[in-house]
Amino acid sequence: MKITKIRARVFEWQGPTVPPQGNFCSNAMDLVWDNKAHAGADDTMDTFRFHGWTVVEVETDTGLVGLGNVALAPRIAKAIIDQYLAPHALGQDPWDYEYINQRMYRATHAWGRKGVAMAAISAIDIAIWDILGKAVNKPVFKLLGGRTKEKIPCYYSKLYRTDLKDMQREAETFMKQGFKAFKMRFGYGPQHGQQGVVENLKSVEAVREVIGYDNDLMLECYMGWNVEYAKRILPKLEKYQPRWLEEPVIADDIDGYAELNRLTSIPISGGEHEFSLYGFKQLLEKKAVSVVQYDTNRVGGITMAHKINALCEAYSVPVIPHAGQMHNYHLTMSSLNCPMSEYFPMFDVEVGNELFYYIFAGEPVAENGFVQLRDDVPGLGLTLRTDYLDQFRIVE
Ligand SMILES: O=C(O)C(=O)C[C@@H](O)CO
Ligand SMILES: [Mg+2]
Repeated sequence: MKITKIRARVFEWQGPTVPPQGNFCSNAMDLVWDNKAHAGADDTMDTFRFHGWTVVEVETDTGLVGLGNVALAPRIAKAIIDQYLAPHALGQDPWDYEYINQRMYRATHAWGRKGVAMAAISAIDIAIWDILGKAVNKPVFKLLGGRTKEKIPCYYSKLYRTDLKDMQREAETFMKQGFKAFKMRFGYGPQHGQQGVVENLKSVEAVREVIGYDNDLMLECYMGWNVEYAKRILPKLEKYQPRWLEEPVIADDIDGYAELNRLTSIPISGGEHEFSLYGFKQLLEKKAVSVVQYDTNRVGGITMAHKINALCEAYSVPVIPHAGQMHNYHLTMSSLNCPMSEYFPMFDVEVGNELFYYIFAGEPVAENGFVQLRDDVPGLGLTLRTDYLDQFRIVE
C-alpha cells in the first residue's frame, strides 16, 4: 500500500458563536497589561479561540482514505503540511508509520519540535492510523493495545466562569446526565489581586455546593497564573479537594510547575501545550505534573502519543488527554494508564473545542458519564459531516 495523495483543507466557522463574556477563563494573555481582561472589553480569550480547523485526508493506492485534523493555527498548519510534510509521506507505505513520523519530525526539526509543526505532523499521523485501522477492518485502539475498559469514564468540561448561579445550574444539568466529574474554569488571576482570589474561591465553593464531594472537581487555569499567585491560592483551594489543578503557569515554566506540584496535596496537571516524546520526558523527569494531558492532534500524532503513554506508565503518571475527540479516545481506550477522558458536549460554538462536532460525524455521545468505542467500526470511526458545510468557509 502507498500514500498517493494528501489533502489539507481549512474549515473556518462562519456560523453563530456564543458572545464572549468577560473574565470567563483565565489565560496566558491575562498577564499582558492591555489584554482585554484589563480593558474590560468583552473577550479575554480572543487569542485562544479556535474557530478554524484543518482537515487532512490521506489517500492510498488501494483506495483507502484516512482522516486527520489539527486545530492550532489551521492556515499555518495547512501550509506546513503542503510545503514541508506531504513530500515526506507521499509514496510511503502507511504501515511504515514510525518511519514516516520520524521523517516529518526530523525534516522540520530546525524550526518544528514544538507548536504548529508538531500539530501538522499529528494530523498526517492520525490520518495514517485511520488508514491502518480501515486496512485491517479494526478500530485504531485494537492496533494500540486493544480494549482496556468496558467503556471510558469521562469528565464534563466547561463551567467557564460566568454568573455563579448559572454555573451551578450548568453543573446541576450535567450531574443529572450522570457525569461524576466536572472541570471548571477560573476567571481571575494575578492582575485581579485579592478580590480575584476571593472571586476564584467563590466559584469553586459554588460548584462544590452543587456537585458535593462524591464527585470529582478539576480546576482549569489555562496558563493564566504565575507561581507567586498559585502559591498564594493553592493552600486555600485544598479544602475543596480538587482532583487536579490544570496549567497554572505557561507551558515553558517547567520548574514553576514542579515547584507547585511539590507544594500542596493538589495534583498539578498539564501537557496540552507540550509536544513530542522529549517534551514529556522533561515534564516527568522534573515531576512537573501529576497528570499528563497531551492532545494527540498536537503532540505528534498517535505514533507519538502511544510512546508517551508508555513513558508515563513507567513513571506512574496517569494520562488524561486534552479535549476528548476520537484521536484521543483511542489512546485512552488502549491503555490502563489512561483512566478517563475529557468530554465537551456539543454546544454552540464558543471557544472552539466544540467545533469538532460540526466537522466530523462519529464522535461518541456521553451516556451517564461514559463514552464508548465500538469494536466493529474500523479506523478512527469518523466521517466528514455535510450538514454544517454551508456554515464553513473552506480554504483549499
Ligand atoms: O479543555 C481544556 O483543558 C482546555 O484547556 C480548553 C481551553 O479552551 C480552556 O478551557
Ligand atoms: Mg486545559
